[in-house]
Amino acid sequence: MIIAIDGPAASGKGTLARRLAARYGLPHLDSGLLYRAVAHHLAAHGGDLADAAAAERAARALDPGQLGDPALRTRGAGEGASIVSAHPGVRAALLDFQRSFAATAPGAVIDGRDIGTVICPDADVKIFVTASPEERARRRALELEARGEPADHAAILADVRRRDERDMTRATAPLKPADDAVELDTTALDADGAFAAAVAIVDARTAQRRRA
Ligand SMILES: Nc1ncnc2c1ncn2[C@@H]1O[C@H](COP(=O)(O)OP(=O)(O)O)[C@@H](O)[C@H]1O
Ligand SMILES: Nc1ccn([C@@H]2O[C@H](COP(=O)(O)OP(=O)(O)O)[C@@H](O)[C@H]2O)c(=O)n1
Repeated sequence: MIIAIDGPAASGKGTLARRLAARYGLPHLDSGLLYRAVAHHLAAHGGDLADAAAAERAARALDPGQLGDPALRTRGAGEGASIVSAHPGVRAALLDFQRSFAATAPGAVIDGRDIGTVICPDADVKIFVTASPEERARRRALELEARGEPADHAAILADVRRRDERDMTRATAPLKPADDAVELDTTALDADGAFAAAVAIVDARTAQRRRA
């Protein structure tokens, strides 16, 4: 089974994807880490995030073994990721890795921006997770504070809005729900409530497929 979870920054995609993966016994891929790793590599080597050719080279040389680096979770890496992810060459370079991950038995849960639209258009279940920008900024600020990173709420809200705008308006693989995605607004749900709603969506789709 392939479950695609897409949505804007700090909507809770990763948390949901991790919990769904555990529930259904599937491996999980946080695709945002791939773009964060490209941005981090470029920045660490004095590269320019706007340089499409350099970003594509970094994407082609990416070592998936390094996705656990905590430096990839910072605010700066997220901002950098949203810049390099707009380069079509970077997206093309990361496509095969994501598709192979999904194609390996027994399937996968992958979260990102274009999983249901581009990476796995035939996913068994597609969930588009949203929450208001204010709630997402509140969640991200708490997360950064818990890791000891300074968290100015107004600056984080501005980040979230800027990233949404960039991700939704880029020409290649923009952030948008797939036609057959179920939208899940988690503004008023805590993590347990969001998980319960997501499990209900997966189970309903699975039952529907069994009947078909
Ligand atoms: N429904 C929720 N309610 C409150 N906080 C949540 C919820 N879902 C996730 N979080 C918290 O919000 C932060 C961002 O969640 P995360 O899953 O990393 O989002 P994303 O992958 O969309 O960026 C994390 O600290 C997470 O624990
Ligand atoms: N499938 C994906 C995943 C992330 N991204 C880009 O990578 C950035 C960081 O993604 P992320 O999922 O790690 O970010 P958060 O939602 O966790 O803040 C996003 O703002 C997107 O620009 C993408 O373009 N496509």
